[in-house]
Amino acid sequence: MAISMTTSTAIGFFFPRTSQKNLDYFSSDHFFASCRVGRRRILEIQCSSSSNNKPRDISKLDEEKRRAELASRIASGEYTVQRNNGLISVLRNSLFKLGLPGKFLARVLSFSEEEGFLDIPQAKGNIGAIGKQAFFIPLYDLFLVYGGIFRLNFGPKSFLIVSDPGIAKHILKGNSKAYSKGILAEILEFVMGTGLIPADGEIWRKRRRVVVPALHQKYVSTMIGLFGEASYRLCEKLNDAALEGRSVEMESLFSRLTLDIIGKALFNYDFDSLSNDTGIVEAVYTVLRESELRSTSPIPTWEIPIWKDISPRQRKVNASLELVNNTLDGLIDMCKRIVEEEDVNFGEEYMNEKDPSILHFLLASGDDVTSKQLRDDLMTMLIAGHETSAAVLTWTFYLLSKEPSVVSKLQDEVDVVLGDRFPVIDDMKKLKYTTRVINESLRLYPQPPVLIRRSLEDDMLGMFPIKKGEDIFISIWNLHHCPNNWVDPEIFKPERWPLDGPDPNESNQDFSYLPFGGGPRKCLGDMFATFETVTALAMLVRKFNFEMAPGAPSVEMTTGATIHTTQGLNMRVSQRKGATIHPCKS
Ligand code: HEM
Repeated sequence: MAISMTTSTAIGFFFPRTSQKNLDYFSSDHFFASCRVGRRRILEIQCSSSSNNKPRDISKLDEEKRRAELASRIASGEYTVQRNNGLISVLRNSLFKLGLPGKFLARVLSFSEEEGFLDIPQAKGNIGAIGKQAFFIPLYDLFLVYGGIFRLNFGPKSFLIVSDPGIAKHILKGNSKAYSKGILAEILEFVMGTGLIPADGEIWRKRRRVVVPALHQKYVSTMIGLFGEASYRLCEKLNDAALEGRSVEMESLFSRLTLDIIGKALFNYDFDSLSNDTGIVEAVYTVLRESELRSTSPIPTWEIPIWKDISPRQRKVNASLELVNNTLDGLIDMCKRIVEEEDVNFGEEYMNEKDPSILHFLLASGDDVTSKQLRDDLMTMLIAGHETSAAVLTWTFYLLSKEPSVVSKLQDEVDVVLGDRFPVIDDMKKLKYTTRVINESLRLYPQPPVLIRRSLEDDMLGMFPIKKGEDIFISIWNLHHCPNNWVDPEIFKPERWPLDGPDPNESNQDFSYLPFGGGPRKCLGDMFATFETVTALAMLVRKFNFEMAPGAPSVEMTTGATIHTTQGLNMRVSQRKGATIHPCKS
């Protein structure tokens, strides 16, 4: 499923409801020396809106040119104003080095704000005007100029953009209690309620404690069988296309593959979306698209009293949400009845062989929770664990289409480790190169590209005091593409991660690499998702060769919650000679 939207709408949603503050610029040690535009300045970018009138499919060359022009105009100081704040900077830096707590420092130093001395670099303007591209791309250009933390103002709205590993670590881990999900929780409330992603405070703490044990080792091992079966069904579909010489749109197939997997894994429900398009499957996609649309829409039309009841789109959304909710309620009730009749002997790695789902685990554990909260958690995981994995597979296959040498190495490994059988848990340790391909794909295309937070109290971010109520974007995209953090950051090079080294994660990469977030709110499906994508990748490249379909539109990015393609990933598939996979052979 490709969800297409313009950058200006994408930006629009991400920047609602905050007050504007004008702050001074102070160049930080985290910034690139080569990109510095100077100390003690107020920066204002006034991006021309004329590019809004350009046609949507501007050539890549034009895009590059415009970005380069903008960067050099900013760097030349065209939009900057000199300002002196030397003494305050020296004072702040000295206090910071003494290791005083962030909240205290923020209070002590906040007096400078009234005098205009607070000096987070400031970018001002409509980044949508920079080009018709996914919103996180212009944020990268601005990062190269303004550094690891800067403020972006949109009229009355203001956001802090964080691309510095140390600051990201502070927000996500060191002082995570001082940050909430902010606007994300407000927007996702209609579909996720108080599920794990939007929830904060005590509700989140309680639910996280209950849900995490459900994804224990034995459960994830069992899931590998499920990943294999679903991937095999996709292979059968691709077989037909290969025989008929038809090209296939892989993004939508990956979306269906991961929907089928997550439905079974969460509540033992077979969406069968690889062969079925209507009813509940259509309802799930309507709800998913709506949550992405709300995440990127400038005007919350869904909140307008009469409109929300008469608009055909909203009526469809409401009906779909009702169908999905009723289906989940039905599954919860049914599972409750089964568990009541079961002779449950609940232990740490409890699993019902017939129904190893997370729902069954939670009910058998005696999880004392309302059906509504359980539904919110399941819905959250349905969304969190579906489009993310699908997007990882989509961009992995896109990257592979440009690197035949990586594909050869991948196929060599899969032929040796798996041959013609399905993967099992022990293979996950052996499929090292396959795992590195996924690690590297997640570096180049992080899903989601940006994490959202709001400060719940005054704090210090690096050298800068911030106030309670700041909306913050941690740009994983910037962290993963930053030339300070990576050699040849734009090159797809699975070899950058040694095969005999540990799997890369936020801890061993010191928050320069955040594919699953970090700190207490780190993704709880990281192992599940890694094994899922490794299994699918291994089985697909074992059986087929993939190439871009002749005449396929060029693959461009657009963004919802994850990075989508603008026009799908159209590929031609051919069977590898002699490379079979036998069903049920593991
Ligand atoms: C490759 C696939 C996946 C990626 C890239 C991914 C990425 C992430 C990231 C970056 C976060 C942190 C969000 C934040 O800090 O704001 C997160 C949170 C979360 N993910 Fe995943 N995820 C994936 C798959 C899954 C799966 C399969 C599940 C469920 C089985 C899942 C469930 C969750 C949940 C419940 C949270 C919220 C955790 C909390 O706030 O306590 N994810 N994910």
